[in-house]
Formats: sequence, structure tokens, C-alpha cells
Amino acid sequence: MTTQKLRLVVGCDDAGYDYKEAIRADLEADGRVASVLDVGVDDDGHTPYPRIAIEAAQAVADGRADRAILICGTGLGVAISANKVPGIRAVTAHDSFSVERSILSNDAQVLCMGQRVIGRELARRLASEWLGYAFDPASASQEKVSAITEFEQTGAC
Ligand SMILES: O=C[C@H](O)[C@H](O)COP(=O)(O)O
Repeated sequence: MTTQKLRLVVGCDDAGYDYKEAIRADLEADGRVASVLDVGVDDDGHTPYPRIAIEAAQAVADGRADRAILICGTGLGVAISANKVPGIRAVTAHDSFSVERSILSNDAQVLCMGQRVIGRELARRLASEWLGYAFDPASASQEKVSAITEFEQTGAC
């Protein structure tokens, strides 16, 4: 369980707008959430997904937010884009177990989902479940997450 309220970012392209809006409303009403920064798009937005995903990931990497949820058609393009920001671990996950392990195994700060892939209510439920997990830096997974960071920073691991 998370113990401190999370500062979140949400973002999408036009293919993910409806789910982003629904999830943002859920997050804003959730007592586990301290704040929600919406980096777009809005209801007539056509910003390409890489720009939205990178802006959201930079907010996390800069320490302005703790985590982000990104929605596009598949959840793939936003994950690829977010992962280009140093320090970011973004995953695409559409099932409960993967969402859990994205935090507990991978300490991933960014969850990506696809509006053209899963149902709206499942996406909302997964977002809620995701909020409830916290990575344990004392766990055996820390060493593996650290190896990712080491490679990113030094080119070796
Ligand atoms: O990963 C990309 C997303 O699914 C995006 O919403 C759609 O991208 P496309 O228009 O290039 O297919």
C-alpha cells in the first residue's frame, strides 16, 4: 500500500482522450492522490503522442510529479516515447498482474494503456489498482532496477 499521496500526471493523444478524461476524473476524486497535472490533449487536441508522453515523463523525471498515466490507441507509442526520457521506466500493461508487477518488480513510474485495446471500465480499475502499490527499495527487485539505471547512466551494467 502507498502511504503518501501521489502527485500524478495524465496525458493522451486524440485516440486516448476519452479514457484519459475518465481516469483523470477518477484520480482527482481519489483520496490517495495529492494532485493531477493534465498535459493534454484537450477535446480538440491533435498533438502527436510523443510530445505529450515526453512532457509527462519529464515532469516525473524532474521531480515535479511522482508518476504518470498515459493513454494512446495502443499504449505503445506513449510508452516508447516516455522511455526516451532519462530515468523513466514506462510500461504498457492491460492486466492486473502486470500492473502490480510494474510497480513491485520494475518501480515503473509511468503506466500506459490503449483505448483501442481494453475496455473503459477495466482501464479505470487498473488505474485504481496501480495507485495502491508502492515499490519496496529493500526488495530483491531493487538490484535489477538499479542495473537498468546503471546502464542508462554509464553504458554498462
Ligand atoms: O502507439 C501509437 C498510438 O496507438 C496512437 O494512438 C496511434 O498512432 P497512429 O495514428 O500512428 O497509428
